[in-house]
Amino acid sequence: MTKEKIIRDIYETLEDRKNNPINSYTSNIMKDSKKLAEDKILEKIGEETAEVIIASKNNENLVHESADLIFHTLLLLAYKGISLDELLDEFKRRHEL
Ligand SMILES: N=c1c2ncn([C@@H]3O[C@H](COP(=O)(O)OP(=O)(O)OP(=O)(O)O)[C@@H](O)[C@H]3O)c2ncn1[C@@H]1O[C@H](COP(=O)(O)O)[C@@H](O)[C@H]1O
Repeated sequence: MTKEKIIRDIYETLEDRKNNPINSYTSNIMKDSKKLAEDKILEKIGEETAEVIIASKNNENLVHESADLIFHTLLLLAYKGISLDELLDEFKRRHEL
């Protein structure tokens, strides 16, 4: 797995965990009732955001905490049925301005 492909591969795994649930962290969150699943993911994003702020201020674990935040943001997008291309297109559009 090349580094360039890793986000797409993780995203495909998240979409698969949603569509073909197994007993795993991401499947179990997304299997909850619609409202609860979204709330749980949003709660994680809130926690991870706070952890990124603390990590940055303390100059400690910033990469680890950033990965957690980005991962849970990707989980939210996958859960909401948004394709990775939609996100990448948004970044591309801004970069080309
Ligand atoms: N990248 C991740 C990933 N990052 C974090 N987590 C999980 O998110 C959960 C909550 O994270 P926390 O930060 O709260 O964990 P914590 O250890 O309490 O807190 P920290 O102090 O470590 O920040 C933990 O159970 C982590 O294992 C992840 N779980 C899954 N993935 C990816 O998602 C794919 C599907 O995962 P599964 O559903 O487990 O198959 C995997 O193949 C991975 O690529």
